[in-house]
Amino acid sequence: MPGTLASDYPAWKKLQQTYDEQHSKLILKDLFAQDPNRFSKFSKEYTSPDDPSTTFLLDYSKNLITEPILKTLFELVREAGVEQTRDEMFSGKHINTSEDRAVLHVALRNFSQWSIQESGANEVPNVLEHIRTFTDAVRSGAWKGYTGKTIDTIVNIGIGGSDLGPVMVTEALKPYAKRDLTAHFVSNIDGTHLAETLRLCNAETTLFIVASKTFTTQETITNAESARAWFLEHARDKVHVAKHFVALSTNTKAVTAFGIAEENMFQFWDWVGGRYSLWSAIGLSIALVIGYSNFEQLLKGAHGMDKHFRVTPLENNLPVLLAVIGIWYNDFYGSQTHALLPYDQYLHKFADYFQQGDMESNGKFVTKSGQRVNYQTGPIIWGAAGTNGQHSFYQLVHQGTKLIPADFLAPATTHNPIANSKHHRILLSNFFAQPEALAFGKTEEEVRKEVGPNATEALIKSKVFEGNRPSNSIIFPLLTPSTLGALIALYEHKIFVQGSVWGINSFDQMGVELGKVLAKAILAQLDKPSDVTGHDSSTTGIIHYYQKYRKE
Ligand SMILES: O=P(O)(O)OC[C@H]1O[C@](O)(CO)[C@@H](O)[C@@H]1O
Repeated sequence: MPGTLASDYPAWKKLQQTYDEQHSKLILKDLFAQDPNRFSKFSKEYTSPDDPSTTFLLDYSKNLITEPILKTLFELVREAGVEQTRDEMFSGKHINTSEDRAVLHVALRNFSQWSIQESGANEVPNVLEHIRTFTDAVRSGAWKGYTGKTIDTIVNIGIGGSDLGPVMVTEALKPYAKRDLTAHFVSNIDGTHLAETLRLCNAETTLFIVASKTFTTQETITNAESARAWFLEHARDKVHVAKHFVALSTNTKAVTAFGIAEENMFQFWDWVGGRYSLWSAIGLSIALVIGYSNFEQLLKGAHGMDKHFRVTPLENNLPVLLAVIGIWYNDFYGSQTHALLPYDQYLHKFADYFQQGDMESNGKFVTKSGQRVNYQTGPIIWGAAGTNGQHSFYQLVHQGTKLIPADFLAPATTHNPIANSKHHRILLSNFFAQPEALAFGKTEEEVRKEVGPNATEALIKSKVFEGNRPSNSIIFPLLTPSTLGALIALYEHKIFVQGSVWGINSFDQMGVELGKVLAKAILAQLDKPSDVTGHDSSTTGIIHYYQKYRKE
């Protein structure tokens, strides 16, 4: 309940006691041996209520949980009033209290016409229609550049949520892409990012998409201004900007001041959080790359998960399951991180995307009512596509001193069945093997048998895998737009449930402000050493070093 620390809930105390008494006895090998039905008890198949082909299996049996532990975790969710907060989110209540905003990414994919009382929520279909007509015009070649040529390159200029979602999804859905339309994404203020991208562009056939909710973000506006200057070096006349620059924003005034015509602005609303915005106008680059109907499928897949999340009892509710299992490790086992490990090259940006999605949402130490928490909140999210990770950081995951819960994700079928799907079978054999190895390890006895009588004790010890390292496995038939939509929404709602239990506001991002303010002050001091005032000796020292060596 608002105003309560999660650690005050009776279920939290019960979980702490359970952990203290039982954790040394929670051994996956034993749990599986004791219960032949463990897999069927602790796995669930999701099928979209709208589309039977959007389906996946979540196997959570390789977790350090029992039925009573799960029951207590669900009690915690109930005591925290998560179902009520969820309903408030869907109804448009201003649950982002610090900014007094609704949280309505679900309204961007509301194909059920749920009634949502918030200004702008009924304008979503108009913006989708705008996206559809524009993407059709560009993709068909009807939209022409300033010399009458069709557009063959798009450059999305945005950062954070105005970049990561479009990047992740366009990578993930490459099999659906229009291959003769190249998409680039420029985010970093480092001029190298823009300069290297512009080297690949022809001004006559490039469309710049300036994606910024606020249209005040320093990186995006600076990159957009430099892109416009580059474009004008070629096009010469400002009138041509209209054919080559569009904006995705909530800030009409700033967009028109930049020189982008209002009809080339794709609107969204303050109730769309940056890290939840790929479903909005921010998804324009996605729609351009994969086509509007595939973009709509992505939204529909997410809406199916919204329906599931909204009505399914906690015990069968997949985002809730992922959330409570995460809380068990984060708050009772003391795990600091959570790994996302997709065995699908197309999902190679999935962990990067949810790094912002999760860490900007739940990286907070103060509750909504202003109390300092006395427990851990959001985990550090990280990961890489399999099998690359296996040859880099999995050593630590298997034999390091830290407990690293992980989600493994994979498609049963590949879009690229080269060599008669030999690659995919090898990939999937790794996807199946890694969670097994993590869970069950290899005993000293097994190692001894393997290495023979002459092996040293040190060698034997180094080959032991303790096991008992938990993971979830998610497997789906094929990575389609709709399945991807469902998976993204699954994690969005997981983040929501965890934030609600911890009592924090998952929808503001005050933590990114201080650095921005300091950088602005420092920018004004960079010219002369005598201007560098008001800092500690370390900051002053490194700025002085820069001033000694800079060439420009
Ligand atoms: O879309 P904008 O307003 O440029 O903001 C970009 C990003 O900056 C942040 O506000 C802070 O990093 C993110 O939440 C957001 O996704």
